[in-house]
Amino acid sequence: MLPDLIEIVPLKSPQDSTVILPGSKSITNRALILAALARGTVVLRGALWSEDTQAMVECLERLGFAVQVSSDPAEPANRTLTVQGHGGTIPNAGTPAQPLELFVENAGTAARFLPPMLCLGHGSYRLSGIPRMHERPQAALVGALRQLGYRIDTPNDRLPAVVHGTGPHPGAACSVSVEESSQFASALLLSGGIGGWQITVTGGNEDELPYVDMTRRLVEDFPWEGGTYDIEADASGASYFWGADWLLWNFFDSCITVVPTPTSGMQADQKFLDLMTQDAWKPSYSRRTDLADSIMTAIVLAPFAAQPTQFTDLGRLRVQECERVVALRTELTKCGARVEESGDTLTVYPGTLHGAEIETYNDHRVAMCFGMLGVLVPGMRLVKPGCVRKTFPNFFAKLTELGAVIRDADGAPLSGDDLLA
Ligand SMILES: O=C(O)C1=C[C@@H](OP(=O)(O)O)[C@@H](O)[C@H](O)C1
Ligand SMILES: C=C(OP(=O)(O)O)C(=O)O
Repeated sequence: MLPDLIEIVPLKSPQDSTVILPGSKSITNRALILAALARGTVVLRGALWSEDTQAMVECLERLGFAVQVSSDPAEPANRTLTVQGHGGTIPNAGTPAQPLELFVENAGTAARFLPPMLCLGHGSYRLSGIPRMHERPQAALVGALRQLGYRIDTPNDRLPAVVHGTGPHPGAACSVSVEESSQFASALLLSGGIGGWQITVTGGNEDELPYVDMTRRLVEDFPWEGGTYDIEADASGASYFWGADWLLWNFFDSCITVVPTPTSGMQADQKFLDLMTQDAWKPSYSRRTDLADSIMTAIVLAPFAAQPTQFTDLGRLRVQECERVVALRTELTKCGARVEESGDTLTVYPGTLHGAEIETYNDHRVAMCFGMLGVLVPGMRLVKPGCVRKTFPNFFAKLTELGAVIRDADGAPLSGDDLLA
């Protein structure tokens, strides 16, 4: 287990290395919902095994779906998951007086993808998560499910919420806004085929909805009658190693190879790799149209760019694992960067960084962004780095494979299980 404070000691000399990526969180949690709804047994290969996906598996098990978990020899943070689909029915349910309890931790995908699926059941289900998940938006999803004719009890349109399932409502229609999160639309689309729902997505142009396109593609390609589905490696997780390669290459001429390379085009963060090729850095990136979660990786790399960089449309980042815009500005500034916040835009200026004690705000991506900088910037210390368990439990073990050393508060180097979240 990772201790509550670690320091990353940068690489001393150039070293070529290969990093194996775990599976995509977004694809794994979509595939788990679809597998449960499928009409046969579905084997998910290369599925991510992290807090977010374990939360989803535990919810499915409580709902009565059998999920067999076996190790994946290719990657310790992956599993092969064999799910017994029930053809659109939900085996277990509670009553209005005693709903079946489901706990989603801080997994946005579980908190959003499960409610429409629970509407397909017959009975009552209470969804809750950690306190931050109870602050994160759910209103547009709750509103859409009510339009479809389902009863959802929540005093403030957030979690905890009780969903009362009454089975498919063929022909029912709803419109859902993706303003606060695109996961609302994905959630409805995953269960909408079985529910018989007509779904209209509002609040985003076609080129602004890569995660909704991902959902549509999975629904289309999924083995609904049973079979095998391979989960692609995580492009958002890859960004930290593509970024480390860019940082180190500028100084050392060393090379990090990241495998397997996500190439399906399903993950918007696949595009992050293009930024990392020589002279490709642009003066401006939008969270809506350019990058997804990897925009955070780009923000912390921006002090190393040749010119100031603007990061726009960051509004949604304020309601995710933490208030990410403020977190990134605060922690980057601590490291000596010049960062300006104006509306939902951050402007980051070129400059030299130094190490600092970084708050991670229980946000895996804050921990991974500054962990990545630690391969080059001396003195980078991270408070509570274990939050990487949300999507990348062996992230720091992989960082040591690049040649970085991770030390505890007493300066002792960590190895083996001590590097795992
Ligand atoms: O659909 C998904 O799998 C995701 C959608 C994005 O969230 P928003 O749509 O809330 O921006 C992203 O940040 C999250 O990590 C995963
Ligand atoms: C926003 C994220 O997660 P989620 O919304 O799935 O909890 C993320 O992984 O950066």
